[in-house]
Amino acid sequence: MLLQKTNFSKKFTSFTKNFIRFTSQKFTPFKIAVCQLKISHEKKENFNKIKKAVEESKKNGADITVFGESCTCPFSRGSWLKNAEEIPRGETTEFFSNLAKQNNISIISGTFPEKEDEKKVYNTCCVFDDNGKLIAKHRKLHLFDVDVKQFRYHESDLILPGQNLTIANTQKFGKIGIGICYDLRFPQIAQIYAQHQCKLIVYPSSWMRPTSKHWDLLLKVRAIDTQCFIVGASPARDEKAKFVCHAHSQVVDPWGLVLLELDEKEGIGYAKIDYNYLEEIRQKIPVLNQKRDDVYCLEDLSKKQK
Ligand SMILES: NC(=O)CCC(=O)C(=O)O
Repeated sequence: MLLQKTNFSKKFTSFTKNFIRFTSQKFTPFKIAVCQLKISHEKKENFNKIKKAVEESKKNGADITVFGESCTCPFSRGSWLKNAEEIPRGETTEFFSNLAKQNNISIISGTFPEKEDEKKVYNTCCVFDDNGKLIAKHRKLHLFDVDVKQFRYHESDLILPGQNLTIANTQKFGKIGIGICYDLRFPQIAQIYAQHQCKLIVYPSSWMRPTSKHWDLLLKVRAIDTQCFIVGASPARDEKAKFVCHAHSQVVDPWGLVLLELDEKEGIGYAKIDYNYLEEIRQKIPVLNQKRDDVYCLEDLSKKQK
């Protein structure tokens, strides 16, 4: 019994120490570049644009760059099947990895089609550190199957849903939570990322125009209810494309204020991410510590009230 107690107390102490070390870890403020590019049908052309954008971001002092959903080929069935490739064996993984290493910059790749078989793919985002190492891979979890104002889209005809939440554990930026576009509508993911000490959540996206107001609101709401920095990175709008996106990439701070918003055109925007500011907000309004997980359930209500 005594032995058990000692073990428990040792375990508890080391857990507490780790927890304190982890939560009090200091990060230097850093610069994020959000690259909003017009997508061509030619993968090579997209690679060239992405390369130039990474080089420009680096020149302008960015520490990490982010791209939008479907950034290496247009969002269409034919194009996605044609361009699907394995990760990490495919040329796109190699391309981003080399780019990160050569420019000594971290990259959140946006998304591209990951091959499962001849008929099905995943909608996948990869995170590379500044040595070019692939440190995380997120497959879109919630598929965009909707019918809004003559706009019918059925992503699950082609795409398989991912099965895991993804946190990229980085040296310079701490833990980064990843979601893809429609995943933004599901607050559970962002809540779990915040509970696991993420301070930054990135959503490579290609949001549709009829729900553009939701895009603006959801980015702010996710920032406020997780007290994280939220990045929504989109391709530029192409009126001739099959899927015409809203664009308007944004970075929102943990208070819900927009630090950066692009318009519909191509461009690169920069935002400073300062976790000291985030900690101030988390101290002022400590919702993450005040959660009542013990009551967020109706099952036991009748028993409790007896
Ligand atoms: N690519 C997407 O998942 C689009 C999501 C979207 O536009 C929405 O309204 O939700």
